[in-house]
Amino acid sequence: MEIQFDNVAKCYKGKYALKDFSATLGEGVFGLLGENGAGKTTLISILVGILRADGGTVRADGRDVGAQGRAFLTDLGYMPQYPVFYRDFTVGDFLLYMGALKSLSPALARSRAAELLDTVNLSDARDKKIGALSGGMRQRLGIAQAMLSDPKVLVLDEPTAGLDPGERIRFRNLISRFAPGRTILLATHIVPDVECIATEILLLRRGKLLMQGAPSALEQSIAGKVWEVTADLEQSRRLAERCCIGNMKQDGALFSLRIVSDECPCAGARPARPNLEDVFLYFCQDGDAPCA
Ligand SMILES: Nc1ncnc2c1ncn2[C@@H]1O[C@H](COP(=O)(O)OP(=O)(O)OP(=O)(O)O)[C@@H](O)[C@H]1O
Repeated sequence: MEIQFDNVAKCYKGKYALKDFSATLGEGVFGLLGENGAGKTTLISILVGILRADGGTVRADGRDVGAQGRAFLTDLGYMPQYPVFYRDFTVGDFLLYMGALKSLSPALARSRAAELLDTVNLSDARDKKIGALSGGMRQRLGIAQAMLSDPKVLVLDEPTAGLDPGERIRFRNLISRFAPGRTILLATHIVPDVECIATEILLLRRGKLLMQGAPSALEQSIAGKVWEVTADLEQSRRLAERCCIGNMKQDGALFSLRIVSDECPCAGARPARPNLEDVFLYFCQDGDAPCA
């Protein structure tokens, strides 16, 4: 399915949360990156029909998603940033309930629920009440309910927040396996979670789309602007005052610094290969201010 946003805008109290947002998402995994308040949840809420845009259109395979109504929602799986659950439901009953809301037959809902609980590593918790789950377990249940109807379009808002490293890896593998033939939009602040699985990244800043492209293309766009420096404490402090520091690691009396800068930051700085976190820092820092 092809999702097409054309000049989508949303205002809150006269201030744009989203402005002239245009992008096309085909099949694949699309990582939506942006700092806090960039407009990610606003964009997602418009796509899934929770919010009405103040301008522009959102189309799925050429047809307005609002006008399609139920036909589009049937193809959609969605996990909100802060999922709210009925605490007294058991995990298994909750998925059957969601299956009924999505018009799955009871038999299909049961088999999909069992399969997905296994996939998200929650089979042992099937009879537990949701109120007794940990935050990470609830997050995984949110992912499972979004995938229940085998949707063609899967929209996940901060799906890996609260997951431990093992579960995050499991999640990435799950998304990669699920992706063929589907459109997956995944909003996150956790850059490594999309870096290795995203077909394309959409970089959003202050409600505007700054860039869209393959992770490697975005990284290439800042080639020559990432540096590694080994410095003592005093020099590190001086660099941190005037440069954007991506990472600082102490090694005995010295520090290894990763710096994102148009110019060579100091004598002895070594060029480094950019990664997506560098791209985020380069484009999402304020003006010339250091982002350390
Ligand atoms: N209901 C609302 N009323 C007023 N302003 C709002 C409302 N919802 C969002 N905003 C504002 O719109 C902008 C975009 O918010 P949004 O939640 O879409 O950002 P986000 O990228 O999802 O942020 P985060 O990463 O922190 O979740 C922010 O400035 C936010 O304060």
